[in-house]
Amino acid sequence: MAPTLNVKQATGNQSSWNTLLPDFPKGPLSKYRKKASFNWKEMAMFLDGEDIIRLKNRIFSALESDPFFARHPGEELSREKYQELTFLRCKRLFEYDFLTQQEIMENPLKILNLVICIGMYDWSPCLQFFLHCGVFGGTILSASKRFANFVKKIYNMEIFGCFALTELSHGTNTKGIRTTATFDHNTQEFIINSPDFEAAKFWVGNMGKHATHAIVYAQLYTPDGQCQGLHSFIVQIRDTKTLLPMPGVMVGDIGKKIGQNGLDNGFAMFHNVRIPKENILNITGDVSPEGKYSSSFTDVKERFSAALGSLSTGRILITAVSATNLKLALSIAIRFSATRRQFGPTDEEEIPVIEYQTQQWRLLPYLAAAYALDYFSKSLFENFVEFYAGLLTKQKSQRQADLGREIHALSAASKPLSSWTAQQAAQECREACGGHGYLAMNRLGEIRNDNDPNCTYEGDNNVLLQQTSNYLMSWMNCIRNKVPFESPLGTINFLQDYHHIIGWKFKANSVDDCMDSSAPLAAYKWLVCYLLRESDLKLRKEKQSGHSDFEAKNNCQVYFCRSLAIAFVEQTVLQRYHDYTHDPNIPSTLQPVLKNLCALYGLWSLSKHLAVLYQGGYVSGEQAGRFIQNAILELCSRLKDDAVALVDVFAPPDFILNSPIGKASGELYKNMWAEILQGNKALSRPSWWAEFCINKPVTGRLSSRL
Ligand SMILES: CCCCCCCCCCCCCCCC(=O)SCCNC(=O)CCNC(=O)[C@H](O)C(C)(C)COP(=O)(O)OP(=O)(O)OC[C@H]1O[C@@H](n2cnc3c(N)ncnc32)[C@H](O)[C@@H]1OP(=O)(O)O
Ligand SMILES: Cc1cc2nc3c(=O)[nH]c(=O)nc-3n(C[C@H](O)[C@H](O)[C@H](O)COP(=O)(O)OP(=O)(O)OC[C@H]3O[C@@H](n4cnc5c(N)ncnc54)[C@H](O)[C@@H]3O)c2cc1C
Repeated sequence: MAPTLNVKQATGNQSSWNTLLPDFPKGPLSKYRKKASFNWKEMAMFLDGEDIIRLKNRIFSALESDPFFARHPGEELSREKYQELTFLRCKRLFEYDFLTQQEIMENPLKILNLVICIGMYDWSPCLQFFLHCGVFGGTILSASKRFANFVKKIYNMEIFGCFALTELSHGTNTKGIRTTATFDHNTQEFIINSPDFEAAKFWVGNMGKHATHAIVYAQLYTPDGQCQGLHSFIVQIRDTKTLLPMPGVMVGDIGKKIGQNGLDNGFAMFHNVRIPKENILNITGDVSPEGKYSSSFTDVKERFSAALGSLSTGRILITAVSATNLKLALSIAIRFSATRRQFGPTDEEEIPVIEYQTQQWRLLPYLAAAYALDYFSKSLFENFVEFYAGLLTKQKSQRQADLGREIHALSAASKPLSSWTAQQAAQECREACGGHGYLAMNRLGEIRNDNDPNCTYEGDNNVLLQQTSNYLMSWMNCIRNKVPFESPLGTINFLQDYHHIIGWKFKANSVDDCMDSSAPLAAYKWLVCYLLRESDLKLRKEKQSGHSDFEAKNNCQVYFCRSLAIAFVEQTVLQRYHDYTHDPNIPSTLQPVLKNLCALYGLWSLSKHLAVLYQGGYVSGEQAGRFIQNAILELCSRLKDDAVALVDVFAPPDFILNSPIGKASGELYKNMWAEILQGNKALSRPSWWAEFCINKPVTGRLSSRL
């Protein structure tokens, strides 16, 4: 499948690059910048294009000159203050209104870049804003024209929204949601109820303190007592003038989290809350004034899929959000590693820690992953735009349905891949910066903790992977019976060659043979076919041995279906990035480094599956594994001198990155020292000084006298 993002030519010339992308200050990083094999400005212009760079500059400079977004080094905000500040910042985002509808229509990638830019500053205001405009607003927008009035109120902040699916006792298992919406045809209203506190809506972003309206998922009951399944409803939870709860609603904040504490996550219980009939989001079904249920989906399963369709948007966005965290963490760790010196070949000369093979091997594969996942998330977003356009125009074609299934399968695995990669990278980057990585001011802890829920929300990673493996396994009948098949995005088309691919063997005879991404790509195609075969065999065996479908599926996850979903998505990411980096239109000045990144990403990801590659007989002998390992090390060493320039391409301005050890000047110690001394209490005597100086303990006073 050809990449969906077109290879763009770098626009403008050296002087326009300089206007849009000013030089970095001279300093300790200059040495590595000079060593780079390519011009970082050309790369940035090539990857993003002039229009997106202008947008990024506009957003970054607006935030930097706005007092509401000022950084206050050394200041420790209480959670309440942080929530207040987050809300004030969110309001400013309304005032900036960075993108017009027209701009978004012309280039939908701009909305993704807006999310990324604001998130790079701080995820709390970013998520608050987009949960309201994107998740709440987007779901309502795609439901039906009858919500036009609501939509207006959303975008001028007359109301503030949240998305309430999860309950205290059910999250991933959406079929287990227990909130009810019972239609009362006498009053033409739905009555919303939480059967008990375990069915309270829980974890809902924006609900804790300020949301006035919620999209509430509930089991719909018609007057005949029939449960029609999961549907969503707009429910007012607070008064828009007082922010006090509406009658029958108990709403509150769930408390401090591990990260994202500017965001108020909340709970809500409903006691006979009446909402107008029109407030059902009639995406999958509706109720007539007499209380008769109707749906354009005759199949209950299809109706359920459609009811949860909007979750794919979040999963795609989270793929990009996580790739952004990867970039932030790497910008800090690589700049640090190029300036931090420890040990050296002689006592006189200490070398930057990036010169160590271990440091390169720990960081550079993540750098390659950042480039590959960034590309993938944007291309998947573009696929989604096509799907969303179909949704808005109420397309009912087979292609639209197939596209929805494929995007669901891809996003259900790309979210896990990207969020886990970022999570592991954030920790590795933290350790790669030694003790300084642990200092909160350097931001790696915040990045790690704010990234963490990406592994859980919008569906737990491990459970979501099952959706992808289910999708892949669903093609097994066609494969067995050699019936031709294809998908709208073509991501499973290679499986038509399954019977041929399953016989492939690793062909490399030297390290050189592994240096292009085509080598890991071929291995991945075999791996997916092999894991598909093994998972299918295992499932059939489990069923033959008398296990129920539920048990059989459950017993096939570890080493089988779970690995299959991961291998498939890694293969897909690699395939797209391979096609992109090998496009003949890539400028010759940039292609070598991009190809190295692609090969490194492919080999490094593949190396985690080496045991299975041996187990299944794709590779054999000691040499094959060594070739792969040596190729990884060779690529790390080739990329080492490009690493600083590669993070310069995506690192946001210092103000946004907000990490003294990650600043573009590379003046590691000066920057840290300055910030430490700005801490408002760094040099002051503690308020409790007398506890030491005056109130001395009487040693042994509390020891047992028995
Ligand atoms: C533009 C600006 C935007 C702004 C963007 C903001 C920024 C981005 C940051 C976000 C910030 C997040 C803030 C947290 C917001 C929450 O966290 S909201 C709560 C999210 N909750 C979840 O995601 C719940 C996770 N669980 C589920 O989605 C589903 O129940 C499961 C696990 C996928 C399926 O469970 P199940 O009961 O086993 O159902 P299952 O039999 O597998 O499914 C039935 C059928 O439906 C299909 N299906 C299920 N889901 C789907 C779907 N989504 N699509 C299509 N088909 C589906 C299945 O594939 C299956 O089809 P077949 O295989 O039978 O053909
Ligand atoms: C910061 C944050 C913000 C959130 N915001 C929102 C929001 O705005 N709106 C909203 O509705 N929700 C929100 N959520 C809730 C979120 O969507 C859920 O937490 C998520 O879907 C996971 O569900 P759960 O917590 O019930 O986990 P559980 O399903 O209870 O999972 C617990 C463990 O069991 C495992 N497990 C569960 N089922 C299976 C299975 N079938 N096979 C194997 N293992 C299984 C999981 O892998 C996991 O490790 C938020 C959560 C967080 C952390």
